[in-house]
Amino acid sequence: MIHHDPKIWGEDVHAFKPERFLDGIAKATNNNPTAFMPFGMGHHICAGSNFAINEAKITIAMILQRYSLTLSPGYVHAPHPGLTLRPAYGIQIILNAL
Ligand code: HEM
Repeated sequence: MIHHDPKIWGEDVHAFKPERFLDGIAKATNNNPTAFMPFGMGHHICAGSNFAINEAKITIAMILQRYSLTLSPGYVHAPHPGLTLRPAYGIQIILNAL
């Protein structure tokens, strides 16, 4: 149920809407600190969370400096819940050099 509760995220809970976080995590979760924990919580919270977030930011920035991205027409939207939510058939992206 974590990250999938419509009472927290709204009826469009399963839609990919990164703009939910535009005004920060506290606002997106109605100030509910246990509603969003992609790196776990407590004593065993992910030891690599800061590294992972920085790595993701640097990687995304480097890609966006060089390419524009469009979703391939062949993409099939099929979120698959596991430990993390994953696209069942991958995400086919077309990269156009800027
Ligand atoms: C987006 C990337 C990542 C996500 C979403 C993620 C998520 C998680 C989650 C959910 C846990 C379990 C926390 C718990 O049991 O409450 C965990 C544990 C852990 N993660 Fe990550 N992780 C990521 C990247 C990394 C990286 C890059 C490293 C190391 C460089 C790392 C090292 C660890 C370690 C060592 C633990 C075990 C912590 C413990 O049991 O004390 N993780 N991670």
